Formats: sequence, C-alpha cells, structure tokens
Amino acid sequence: MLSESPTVRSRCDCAHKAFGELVATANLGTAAGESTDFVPGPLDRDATVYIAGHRGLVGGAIWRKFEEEGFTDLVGKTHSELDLTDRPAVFDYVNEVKPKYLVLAAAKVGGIMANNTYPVDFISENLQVQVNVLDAALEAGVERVLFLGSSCIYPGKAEQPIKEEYLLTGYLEPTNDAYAIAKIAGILQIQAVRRQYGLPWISAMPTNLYGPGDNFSPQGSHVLPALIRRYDEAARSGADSVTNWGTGSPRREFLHVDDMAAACLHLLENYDGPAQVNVGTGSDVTIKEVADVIADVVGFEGETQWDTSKPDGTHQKRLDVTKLADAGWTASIGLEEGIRSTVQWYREHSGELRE
Ligand SMILES: NC(=O)C1=CN([C@@H]2O[C@H](COP(=O)(O)OP(=O)(O)OC[C@H]3O[C@@H](n4cnc5c(N)ncnc54)[C@H](OP(=O)(O)O)[C@@H]3O)[C@@H](O)[C@H]2O)C=CC1
Ligand SMILES: C[C@H]1O[C@H](OP(=O)(O)OP(=O)(O)OC[C@H]2O[C@@H](n3cnc4c(=O)[nH]c(N)nc43)[C@H](O)[C@@H]2O)[C@@H](O)[C@@H](O)C1=O
Repeated sequence: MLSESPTVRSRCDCAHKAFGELVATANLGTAAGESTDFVPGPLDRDATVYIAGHRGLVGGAIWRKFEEEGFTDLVGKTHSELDLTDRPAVFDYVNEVKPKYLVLAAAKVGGIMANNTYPVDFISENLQVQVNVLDAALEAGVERVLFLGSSCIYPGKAEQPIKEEYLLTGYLEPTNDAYAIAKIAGILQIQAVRRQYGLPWISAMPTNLYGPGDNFSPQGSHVLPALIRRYDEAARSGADSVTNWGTGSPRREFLHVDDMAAACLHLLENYDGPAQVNVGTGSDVTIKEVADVIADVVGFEGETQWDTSKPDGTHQKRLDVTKLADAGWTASIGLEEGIRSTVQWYREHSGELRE
C-alpha cells in the first residue's frame, strides 16, 4: 500500500473556477434537471484530484491507477490526519486543495458480521462522511465527483441480474440495511446536486470487491479475504478442517479492485447521467465454489465445514452490467487469477495487515 501520505502543495487557484462562476457557467440542467449537457472526455492529468479514502482497498487502487495514467496532483489524507465526520475540518481541507475532481472512496466498510452487529456505526458514520465531503465539494466548486455505493442498495430479493432501475423497488437485506440506506442517500445527494446545480456528478455501485490492500481481519472482513486468511493459516498449520460462515449456498459476484479502479476512471471519462452505474463482472459463484478455489490456491487439503448459525445474507445479488458495457468498459481480471495474485499479496504483507 501507499507508504506515506501525500502532502498538499501550494499552487495557483486561478485554474479553478470559483463556485458561483462554476454553477453559473455549468447551468446545464434540462427541464427534468437531472441530465446535463456535459460531454465526458479525458480528464486533465495536471488537475488536482482528491481521492477520499486513498489508503483503503478501493481508494488505494484508484490512486495507483491514476498515477499509472499520468495524473500529477493526487491528494488525500489518512483517517488519523482528517476525520471526515469532522465537518469544519472537511470544509477547510477541500477548500484549501480545491480539487477539480473528487472520488469519494472513504466509508465505514465491513463484511456481513460487522454490518449486522454495528448498524448504528454504519448508517451514522457513512451519512456524516458523505454529507460532509459532498457539501464541501459543492462549496469548493469541484467539477466532477464520483460517489461509490454498493450493490447492497438494491432490494434483497431483487430480480436477477439487478438493473439500476430496481433501486427502491423492494425491501433491503436486513444484515446491511443501515449501510444501504446511507449509500442510497449518497446516490440521491448526487442526483440532487445535478438537479439543483446542474453539475455532472456521478455514482457507481460496485459488487463485492477484493484484492491487494484488503481488510483481512477475521471478524470484520468480507468473505474473500476472510477465506484467504483462514485457508492459508490452516494450510500452514496442517489443520484438518476449517469452518466458514453460513451455508455456503449464497451466490456472490467478485470484482478485482484493479478492475474497479479502471472502471472508475473510465466512468469519469466516459459517462454522465443521474443513474448510478453498476460495476461488476456480471457473473457470480457460490460461496462454496469460491472457498474451493481458495483452498486449492493456498494448498489446503482438509475438510470444509459450515457454521449455519452465522447469517447467509442475500441469496444472490448479480449485477446487470449493461449500462457499464454500453459506456465501453468490461472487467478483465478473472476470479482465479485475481485470487492467486491476492493470495501472493497477502503472504507478502501478512506482517502489516490492518485489523
Ligand atoms: N470492499 C468491497 O467489497 C466494497 C466496497 N464498496 C465501496 O467502496 C468504497 C471503498 O471501500 P473499501 O476501499 O473496500 O473500504 P476500506 O475500508 O478498505 O477503505 C475505506 C477508507 O475510508 C477511510 N475512512 C473511513 N471512515 C473515515 C473517516 N471517518 N474519516 C476518514 N477516513 C475514513 C478508511 O480509513 P480507516 O481504515 O483508517 O478507518 C479507509 O482508508 C466504499 O464506499 C464502499 O462502500 C462497495 C462495494 C463493495
Ligand atoms: C460488499 C457487501 O458486503 C457485505 O455483504 P455480503 O456480500 O453478505 O458480504 P460478505 O463478504 O461478508 O459475506 C458473503 C457471504 O460469505 C459468507 N461467509 C462465509 N464465511 C465467511 C467469513 O469468514 N467471513 C465473511 N465475511 N463472510 C463469510 C457469508 O455468510 C455470506 O453468505 C455487506 O457489508 C454489504 O453491505 C456489502 O456491500
């Protein structure tokens, strides 16, 4: 991961439009107010880009991708440097750096157990972080914002594959309803900014992600890093069996975080619209199937048991990725290939993992 926090440089603010001017000149709304006349195109490589959450799984991958693509002025702050629930501090920072582009990849994130156990933290912290960052971005006149939600925003029993238009058409999955409501509020805030100010801000809804820099903590993590750690430890210790959560029958769609980062840049350069865009592969597997792949990759030959007292969560949440494909992007990292490289990353970094 990134070894140190970037410093914020002083530079000429004249390249950035004042907020009032931006809103006036970007008064692009139609009668419905949600579509703009903005035409997406290549981002300015020398513009300031604020990646909120740049030390996380997704923010870290976006930072690497933007660096690879030649961006010269990426800025970010760690959680300990800037708590995004501190509204005045967020306004001070965003107004100081005045980014032209902003990706909101900071959030309280966790797997099924964390979401189910701490719903207050998930709804409260995420609402605060989002509202603070998006309000500050509006005041600072950020031209293009990408807000990241999650596929759990859709009804728990949505028809498969899940199209963007299924949002708010049914009940949420109870294990993550608090988190999902916060994310839905974020989508609505982006749409509201488009409607009220005509700014071309957008939202993307990723499926379950994994890759280098993930959270591998046994209780708080998502399934894929949890199983990599569990099976790797079992293989090393010569254990006869491992026990996973639930029945193993739920289906999940997994996207490598480097693909996610590429999709984020692609959407910023090629998509503008009020609808959130699903980001995934369009294919899913059962938890049992992904467990078998991980066991095989790490070399575990024992037995797998299932603790059915633990929740399964949503049975299936496979995304319809037609809108993303229509925007010109499809995933390229296969699941087994992605698991192999993530196992390698995990083994190389097992001494420095976050808990
Ligand atoms: N991982 C996944 O499978 C999925 C993720 N997403 C979305 O992608 C985005 C990024 O998630 P991901 O990278 O996985 O999560 P991570 O937990 O890896 O990263 C989130 C980052 O946000 C930071 N952060 C959290 N709260 C605050 C705060 N109050 N102030 C400052 N920084 C804060 C965290 O810092 P610290 O760790 O120090 O608290 C961390 O660096 C989120 O919006 C998430 O909802 C969507 C679908 C699936
Ligand atoms: C990204 C997404 O992530 C969460 O939803 P989830 O998809 O249910 O996430 P999960 O990865 O934690 O579990 C997937 C499946 O896997 C099973 N499972 C088996 N064994 C382990 C295990 O050891 N750990 C975990 N975490 N799960 C396990 C588990 O029982 C479940 O059936 C929400 O935060 C939601 O808000 C969200 O957005």
